[in-house]
Amino acid sequence: MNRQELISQVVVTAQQMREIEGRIFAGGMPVAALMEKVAGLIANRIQRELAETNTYSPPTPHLLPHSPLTTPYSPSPRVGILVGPGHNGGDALVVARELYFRGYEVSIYCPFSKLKELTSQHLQYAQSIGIPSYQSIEQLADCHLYVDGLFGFGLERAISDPIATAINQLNEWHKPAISIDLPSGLHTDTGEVLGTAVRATHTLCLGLWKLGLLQDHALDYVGKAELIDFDIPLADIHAILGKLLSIKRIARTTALSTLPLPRPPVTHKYKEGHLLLICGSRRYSGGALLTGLGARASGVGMLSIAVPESLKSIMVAQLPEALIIGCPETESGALAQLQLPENTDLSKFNAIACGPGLTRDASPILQEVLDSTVPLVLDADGLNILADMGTIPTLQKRQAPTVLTPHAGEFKRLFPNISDPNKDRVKAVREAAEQSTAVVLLKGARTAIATPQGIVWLNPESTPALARGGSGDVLTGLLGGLLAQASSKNIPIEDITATAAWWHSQAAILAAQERTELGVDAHTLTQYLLQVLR
Ligand SMILES: NC(=O)C1=CN([C@@H]2O[C@H](COP(=O)(O)OP(=O)(O)OC[C@H]3O[C@@H](n4cnc5c(N)ncnc54)[C@H](OP(=O)(O)O)[C@@H]3O)[C@@H](O)[C@H]2O)[C@@H](O)CC1
Ligand SMILES: Nc1ncnc2c1ncn2[C@@H]1O[C@H](COP(=O)(O)OP(=O)(O)O)[C@@H](O)[C@H]1O
Ligand SMILES: [K+]
Repeated sequence: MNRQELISQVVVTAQQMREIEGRIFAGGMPVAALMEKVAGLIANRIQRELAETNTYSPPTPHLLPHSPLTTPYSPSPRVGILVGPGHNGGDALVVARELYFRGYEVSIYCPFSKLKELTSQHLQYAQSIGIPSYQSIEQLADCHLYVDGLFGFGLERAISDPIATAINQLNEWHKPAISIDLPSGLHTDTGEVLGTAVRATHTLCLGLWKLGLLQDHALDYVGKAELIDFDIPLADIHAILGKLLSIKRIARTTALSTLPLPRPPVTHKYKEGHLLLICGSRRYSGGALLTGLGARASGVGMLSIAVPESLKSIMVAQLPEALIIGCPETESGALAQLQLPENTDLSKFNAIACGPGLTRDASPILQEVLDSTVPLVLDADGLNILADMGTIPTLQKRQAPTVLTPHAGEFKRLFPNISDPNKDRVKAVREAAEQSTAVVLLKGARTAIATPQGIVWLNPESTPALARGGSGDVLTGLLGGLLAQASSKNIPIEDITATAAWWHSQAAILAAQERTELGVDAHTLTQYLLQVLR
């Protein structure tokens, strides 16, 4: 793996970043020199953004504040720099100085009387060259763009007044704001808002991705996130994080390398995986169909789908290549029992995915699939039935790998005694995987996947276009299909799960680009999956 690939995967906590920084300084890098280097890169990035912006057309008000920097400036953009007491503020002051020397009109807001020494020196110099600095944010009201250097990874307690009021005022202006390292006010690890936080349009994360930026509740504040790589030596990263990263962003290259491509020229359908889907009920036939279409897009060699008998004809019509197994159904139209073709038992399959549209009436089926020794994906009602059975003791008895794919509501039902997934999703999903011995994929804006050994994958890009009924069913089919194809290969199950999550959201991103965020119904989503790979 080259440096860029590694850096794109690394995720750090505040403590880990502090330790990595400590090693760089202990190695002899002067603190001031590093700040100069980092802030120089930030200044260049901001200048590029400002230059590009000048050629843009006027803003469309309803797109603010998450549009790019769309305000045209004349004659020169005015930049407001918010300066905090630590080195985040120091970075911001170097940026202020550089932009000032490059001809921009710059003003500083710094209401602190006690600054770290280096930050204090930079403030003194900025003032001495004539950059105005103010203690009131109102003085920066006419700026076109703000640079937020109030707090970085050193923020540990809630922001109080007067800073809190200033941040709220800044947010009310709804103007472009670029946060240095992370939006001031966010907890570096959990992404929680500590009091209040800057709603940035851009976040320039320094050196390595901070964990908090990948937590769902941070996303309203982060805007477009970008990494500023300042050449942290790999040895320092490995010394603190170890050779095997325990929290990783899913990167395109690793996701693609996990796919069953290229196919060997000499193969046959059973060698390319046989997936059994168990899904649907008279009430929820669409879920079965979408799961089947997701599985189809995975390229799986052989697809069998067990559904209640009354769904068989619609399934055959939509998925003619699949073997549709019509099974006896309950009075309510749920699967009553699995009736596999003669000479077939569950061990014949390379993977099973079970749950979408089942209803809780199908509970006897679940025990049967749990007893099998085949890798199993459980979703939707499969999870609800599992929760009723008692998640942790039930899964601990299982012989083969299990992947659970809950959203936060299902997660709470499955793991009522585990910490709240809405607070710290990474902590919650890790605990769930450790206790249940399953791979757990916690759905959300930034889907998180954890293994029983404590490895976490985070999906760094997605789109709210997916917040729509049926999107999860597509993922279940896709994941099942990939697992079935990987069964003879030595790829960790969590890597395949991460690839499925990545592929699913990349398809949604592509579909949303072409059709807007309103145009990505689950059926359409299945048609974009293969375009991601072209
Ligand atoms: N790592 C690297 O390699 C590099 C790091 N760099 C930069 O350094 C940044 C980290 O700098 P940092 O450690 O000085 O912390 P930072 O976030 O500026 O703020 C901490 C200050 O705020 C204060 N404070 C805290 N909470 C508060 C509150 N609620 N209300 C009020 N005050 C509060 C706290 O003071 P305290 O009162 O706790 O003594 C402390 O003084 C990092 O994000 C990046 O931008 C780059 O320059 C170079 C490469
Ligand atoms: N705001 C969002 N941003 C990105 N992805 C989202 C968002 N909301 C939901 N998703 C994704 O959409 C899918 C929804 O799945 P799920 O809740 O199971 O829906 P359903 O059961 O209707 O199929 C998940 O993959 C989830 O990660
Ligand atoms: K900041």
